[in-house]
Amino acid sequence: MDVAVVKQLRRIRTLGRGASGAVVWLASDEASGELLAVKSAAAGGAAQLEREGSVLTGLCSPHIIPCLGSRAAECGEYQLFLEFAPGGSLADEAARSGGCLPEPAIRAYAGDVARGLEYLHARSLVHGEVKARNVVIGGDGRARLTDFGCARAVDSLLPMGGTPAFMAPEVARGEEQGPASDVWALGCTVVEMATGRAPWSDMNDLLAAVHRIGYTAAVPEEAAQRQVHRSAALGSPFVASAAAAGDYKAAPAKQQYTSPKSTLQDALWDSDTDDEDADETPAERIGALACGNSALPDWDSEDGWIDVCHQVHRGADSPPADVGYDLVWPEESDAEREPSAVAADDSNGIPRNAVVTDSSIWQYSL
Ligand SMILES: Nc1ncnc2c1ncn2[C@@H]1O[C@H](COP(=O)(O)OP(=O)(O)OP(=O)(O)O)[C@@H](O)[C@H]1O
Repeated sequence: MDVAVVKQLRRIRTLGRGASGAVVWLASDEASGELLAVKSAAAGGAAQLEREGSVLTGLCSPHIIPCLGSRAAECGEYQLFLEFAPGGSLADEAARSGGCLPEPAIRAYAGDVARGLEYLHARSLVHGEVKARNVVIGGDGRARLTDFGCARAVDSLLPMGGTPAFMAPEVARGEEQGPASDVWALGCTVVEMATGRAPWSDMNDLLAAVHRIGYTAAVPEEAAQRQVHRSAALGSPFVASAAAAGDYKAAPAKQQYTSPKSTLQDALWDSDTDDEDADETPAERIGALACGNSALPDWDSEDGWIDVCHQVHRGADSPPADVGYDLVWPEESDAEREPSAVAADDSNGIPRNAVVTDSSIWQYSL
């Protein structure tokens, strides 16, 4: 019987890390050299990541990061396998450009995000956390939406969430989170690209900022100047010109690791976890809106440099099954992670035609 190892992935290093505990790794396929991003959550965040994967799996747009598969590991950990975006996030790109991006680049990236949102909204989905850190630049130089941890159906009864500084007024007030809220956040992202800072970063009290968003007519100054109109992103003068002009084409990013950097201000979020002593204050309710995964990653961590063994053994017979996209994660040298196979159509774990050994996965040809 033919036996074939489908893919052996080698973990290279950390690309990003969220407050929820999710970590995004760069990994390479040993055989082809193909690079992948692996978003991984421990047991506590596994359900949220699985939900994120189920949203992403149904999407297909050049402006949304493709999900290539997923797997649930024995220890309760969950992993999403994503197309690697070698340009990193828009926040990384702004940092590389000295803190902010030139206007042609902002127009082009905003146009890409607007098209991604248009695609989502046409499917009655809301991203829920548009910001520079959640938009990555693909190998073709175009921007793609990522991080669907706060994504929701338009009519969802799930709690609203997102990153406070990017919240639209109706989200800050806890009223609704719809397509217009994403467009507001796109405007905030334009501010971020233009200034290198999140909107409202002049305010050092998070809850005061969210109260200002929700209960005053204030708008981020740059967004107003750039006329990013929340009710019609692609129709707005600023973004429409990006869509039509073609005045900027980002250089295709090389298929290589790009060191992530932060230009955002951690201090803005310091009060996010502060306890409020009053039971039913607006501030408390506003504070509860923040998604658990909305804080900034720890870019300074030394984690992620892990050598991976790729010892393999031949397996025994196993019944065949229909399996789509399969990946194999070999056992790591630190023995922290169990090896297993990944199938896009079997998010619960090992494909039925796979054989697990102590150190690898073998899979029968179908
Ligand atoms: N496909 C990818 N290719 C390259 N880098 C990526 C990819 N996906 C994510 N990253 C990097 O990892 C970072 C974190 O990813 P993501 O936002 O999905 O994680 P998260 O845990 O939900 O973080 P948070 O919610 O705090 O933004 C991104 O800002 C980006 O720098």
